[in-house]
Parts: sequence; structure tokens; C-alpha cells
Amino acid sequence: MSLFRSWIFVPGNNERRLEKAKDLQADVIIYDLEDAVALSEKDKAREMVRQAIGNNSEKIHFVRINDPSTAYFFDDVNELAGHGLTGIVLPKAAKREQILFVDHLLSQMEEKRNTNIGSIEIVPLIESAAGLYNAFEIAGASERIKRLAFGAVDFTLDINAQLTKEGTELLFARSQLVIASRAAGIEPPIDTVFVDIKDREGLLRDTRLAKQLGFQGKLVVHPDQIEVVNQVFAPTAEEIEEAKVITAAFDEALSSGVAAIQVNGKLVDYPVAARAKKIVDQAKALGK
Ligand SMILES: CC(C)(COP(=O)(O)OP(=O)(O)OC[C@H]1O[C@@H](n2cnc3c(N)ncnc32)[C@H](O)[C@@H]1OP(=O)(O)O)[C@@H](O)C(=O)NCCC(=O)NCCSC(=O)C[C@@](O)(CC(=O)O)C(=O)O
Ligand SMILES: [Mg+2]
Repeated sequence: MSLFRSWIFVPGNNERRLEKAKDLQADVIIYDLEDAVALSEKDKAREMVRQAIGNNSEKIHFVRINDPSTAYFFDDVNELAGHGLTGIVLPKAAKREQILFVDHLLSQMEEKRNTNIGSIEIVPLIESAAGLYNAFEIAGASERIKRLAFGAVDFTLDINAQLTKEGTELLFARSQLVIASRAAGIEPPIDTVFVDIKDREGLLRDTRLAKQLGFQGKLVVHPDQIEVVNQVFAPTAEEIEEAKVITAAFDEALSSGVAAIQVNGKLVDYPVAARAKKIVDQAKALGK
């Protein structure tokens, strides 16, 4: 079971940061060809990212390509698809038709390069009012989509909201993304970046909120943010211990035909036991 807690953006044209990415403890690396790269550097970045993926085959890699309305999109897909990347992050995802188009192009690239058709994932980045409104349709548009991600910087720009540390302005969008994802039958989404790199407490609060709302992980922009995100999205030792007690007690109860019991003063029934099992599975994936 792979973990998808922390997703770090690494600017695709920065040699030093591409090199550093190899040793980071992030679960996923996103090599960025979009907004972290100046227009004059797009071609160079594409080549650098290709090399970085080749030199770093252990990790789960995504590339954030430029969106289909740009002049860079086709070259990004053509030069990177089928070269060892796990998938693409599709920025400015706003409607189902975009996904169908990208899906079709990826299938052609996979066929040309003798890779399994459908193996390259797509993570649509929802960062506009239209994207949020169509999130359910986007999530269900292709088998390649396992999860959505949220981009609050562009989103607040689009809806004329102020991006604050409290994130009140994001509450509806965040919840809507969680619900659209689960209604479409895909995994919980990945939350937006927290831009104040020096504010550890702020990041901790923001990440806890994302977890509470149902997100599975969070995008980050700086190595210092990885540890907080990994910690918040991993169960604590107490949670693991409690989950083990609950699953053992519930399995025993079920064998006697009982499906509602009390453990440490709390009701345990099927959904409570299912949540506990998820924690036990996550702990196993973390080697705990
Ligand atoms: C912010 C800053 C410039 C600060 O750099 P500074 O150099 O001042 O930082 P320092 O503290 O000095 O770095 C200490 C050491 O870490 C190394 N180091 C730093 N960052 C590293 C890194 N990312 N990867 C590997 N290594 C790294 C560095 O090389 C140094 O190592 P060394 O050289 O040994 O000293 C840098 O982090 C950075 O570029 N971040 C990524 C920016 C980016 O990708 N933006 C696009 C994604 S967001 C977006 O698009 C919004 C969105 O689309 C998406 C959404 O929300 O979904 C929306 O709409 O909302
Ligand atoms: Mg953006």
C-alpha cells in the first residue's frame, strides 16, 4: 500500500532543487513545468525533468504539465509520457471534455511507446469556480483518475476571494471536493498548498483541518513542510493501539453473532470497526 500524504512541487528548471528532491521524505514528487517555470525556460525544464525522473526511479513521480490551452501542453505530454512517470497533474482542470482529450492523447503516447494503455494517471487540479462546479464529472471522466487535488491560490483569484490562513473562504470548496470525489468512487482528494513557508503552526492547523474534512494528503512547496504533513496524515501511536483493540474486540463479537459492543466506553459497530481497520492498514503501510 503506497502512501499519498505529502506531495512536493519541485520547479522543473532548478537543478539544485531537482537534485535535492531525491532525498526528500515526501511521498510524492511533482516536477513542475507550469507556474513555477518562467515561459522562457519551459523547453529547458522539460528536458531537465526527463533526466531527473530517469535518475530517481524509486519515487512516485508526477509532472505538472501546462494546461491544454497553452502552447506547451503538447510537447509536455509528448516528451514526458511513458518515460517512467507515475502520472500527470493537470492544472486548471475545468471540464470533463478536457480530461477526455488528455486521456486520448495519453493513450496514443502509451501505444506508441509500448506501455500499458491507461497506466499513466491523471490528477486534475481543481483551481477555478468552473472546475469545482464540474468536479464530480471530472472525477468520473477517466479510469486514469484516482484522486483530485485542490489549488487554492488560483481558485481564490478566480472567485474574487481573499486567501487567508484560517481558510474560511475555502471551506465550501474543500468539502465539495471531498464529496465529489467519493460520489464518483475515487479516493479522497489532496489539499492545496500552504504558502506561508515559515509558519509551522499555521501549516499544522491547516493540515489538521484538511484531514478533518476528509482529504488524504496535502501539496507542499518547501522541504520544511513535509514532516508536518506526513505526521498529521499518519495515525498516532495511541490511535493505532486503540484501532487494534477495537478490531480484535469486534472480530470476537462478530464470531458470537454480536455487531454492537462497547470498547473503552464507546460504541463499536460496523462503521467504527471499518474505520479502525483503515487505521491498522495505514499503520502497516508505515511499518508501525
Ligand atoms: C518557495 C521557494 C522559492 C523558496 O526557496 P528558497 O531557496 O528561498 O528556500 P530556502 O528555505 O532557502 O531553501 C532551503 C533548501 O531547500 C531547497 N528547496 C527549497 N524548496 C524546494 C523544493 N520545492 N524542492 C526541493 N528543494 C527545495 C533549497 O534548494 C535549499 O537547499 P540548499 O540549496 O541546499 O540550501 C522554494 O521553496 C520553491 O521553489 N518552492 C516550489 C515553488 C513551486 O513549485 N510553486 C508552484 C506550486 S504552488 C502553485 O502552483 C499554486 C497552485 O497552482 C497549486 C496548489 O495549491 O495546488 C494554486 O493555484 O493554488
Ligand atoms: Mg495554480
